[in-house]
Amino acid sequence: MAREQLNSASYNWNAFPDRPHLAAALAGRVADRLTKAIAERGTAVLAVSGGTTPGKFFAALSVAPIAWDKVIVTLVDERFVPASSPRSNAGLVAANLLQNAAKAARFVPLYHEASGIEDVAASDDAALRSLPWPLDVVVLGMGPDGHTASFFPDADDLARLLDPASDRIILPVHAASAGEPRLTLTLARVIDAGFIALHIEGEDKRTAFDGAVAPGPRKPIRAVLDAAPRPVEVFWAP
Ligand SMILES: O=C(O)[C@H](O)[C@@H](O)[C@H](O)[C@H](O)COP(=O)(O)O
Repeated sequence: MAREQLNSASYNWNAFPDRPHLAAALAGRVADRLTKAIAERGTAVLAVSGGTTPGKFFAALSVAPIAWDKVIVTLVDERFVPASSPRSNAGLVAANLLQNAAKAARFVPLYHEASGIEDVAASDDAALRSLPWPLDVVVLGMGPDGHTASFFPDADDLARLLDPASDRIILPVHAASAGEPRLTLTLARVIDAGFIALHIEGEDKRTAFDGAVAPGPRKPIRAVLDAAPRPVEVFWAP
């Protein structure tokens, strides 16, 4: 049930007693949406976030009995590091999601060896245009500062990242709080998705989310909630 109606958009708060229950429920919802997309257009595109939260969800989704050979998996964002780096989201997805049944999926990474992140962002932007848009499923995380994807509050060009009218798919991100430079989907491509989930765990993240949706300075996650044309499904467990 909707916990609160926000501006023109809303979110649905789905609270679970523990993280394994959340992982199973989120994996089930995502698998259902992917199966629906495959039935409608013969393929499904899933974009996932990295970080420390999604491990259990990835493991639960990896065994879902769906037509994984018709699923394209890509990333909401990526640290500008090779897949061999412990910081790599591509490495995290390879080790935790693209296993078991999900091994049959096609993976589209964002990081590539190149002279600079701007060149990689431009080549990703061109390459990803060949995917079937809009995305079917996007799974977001959120930091304690209210960032999501790589929309960091201190990003050099945050307004460009958050422009709901942007025609860009991928942009580079430079933000002191991000650690290394990032590559990210733009907000415009995130909110186009057929199903948007926000996966957060722990009391700190719940407090951060409540703070982000309360009146006051707008945090990046609030920009997504406000711009999304359909409710964002928030999945939370203590
Ligand atoms: O590359 C990343 O780190 C993510 O895409 C990022 O947006 C993440 O979802 C949040 O920072 C939460 O990260 P944790 O799950 O580690 O708290």
